[in-house]
Amino acid sequence: MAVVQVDGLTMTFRAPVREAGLRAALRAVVHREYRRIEAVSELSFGLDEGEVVGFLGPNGAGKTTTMKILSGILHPTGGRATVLGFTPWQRRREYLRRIALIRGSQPIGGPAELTVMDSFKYQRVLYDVPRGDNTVDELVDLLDIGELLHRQIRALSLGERMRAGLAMALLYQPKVLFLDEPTLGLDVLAAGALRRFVAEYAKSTGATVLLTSHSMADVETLCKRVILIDQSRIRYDGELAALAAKFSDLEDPSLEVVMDRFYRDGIPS
Ligand SMILES: Nc1ncnc2c1ncn2[C@@H]1O[C@H](COP(=O)(O)OP(=O)(O)OP(=O)(O)O)[C@@H](O)[C@H]1O
Repeated sequence: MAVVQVDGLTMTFRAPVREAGLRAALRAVVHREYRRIEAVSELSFGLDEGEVVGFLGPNGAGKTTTMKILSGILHPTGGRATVLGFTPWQRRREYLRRIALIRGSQPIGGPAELTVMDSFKYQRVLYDVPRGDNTVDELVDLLDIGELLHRQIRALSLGERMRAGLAMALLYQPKVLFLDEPTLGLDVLAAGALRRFVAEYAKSTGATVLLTSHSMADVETLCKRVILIDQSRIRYDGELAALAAKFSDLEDPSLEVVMDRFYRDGIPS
């Protein structure tokens, strides 16, 4: 059975609409109008154990919404999903202990006043990580964050925050990782190190990874398979190499150009 199984997943938001101006503001007090936003429409796909799959699409395509549903933050308005046999939005404790959502835009949750070390301790308690477990030491080593342990999270740079956030999320060794723009804002060295780390984590633990990224270097390095969504729907699900091959007659066959062409015109017939 697939580790992640998604069938007809749909998420429609209801967003208030209001025209500009005082009159419209007053009218909105008594009569509020709403607009439906179909963020995710009828998505279906499966991910097997150990797969690292790129979940790609232009801004607003529905990637983060899908990630939030699969990690239990949002309740979808339609369809079904199981991850490791659990329904994510039931938010069972056993489920949340086996998955992690890591967002490049917000790598560490919780109070920013804590030191990295205190956040680790808090995380250990929250996720019942046994005392003798030496995963923390390994992660501190691998992500080179020894120097950061006694610093407050609020005082860390973006790259430092990402490394610490990753260590925190992996402390309880999740079996499924949802990585939402993990290299956002990182310099080339830091982004490269992060990619190597993710590849190694997936290989050594057999974890399944769903990754969104606008960085083609992330996708090329990590993902054999990609799922492309546009305007809330899946447009392609298959091997990255097979997609690139369909655009082989382009003058510049780099992945950036292939994606740009794909989003504009679809797959050439
Ligand atoms: N809470 C919300 N209320 C209303 N609309 C929302 C909400 N969250 C997301 N949306 C809308 O749903 C659509 C999909 O958003 P989502 O954040 O999933 O896109 P994305 O593919 O992650 O984009 P990006 O690459 O810019 O991060 C967008 O049109 C967005 O404006």
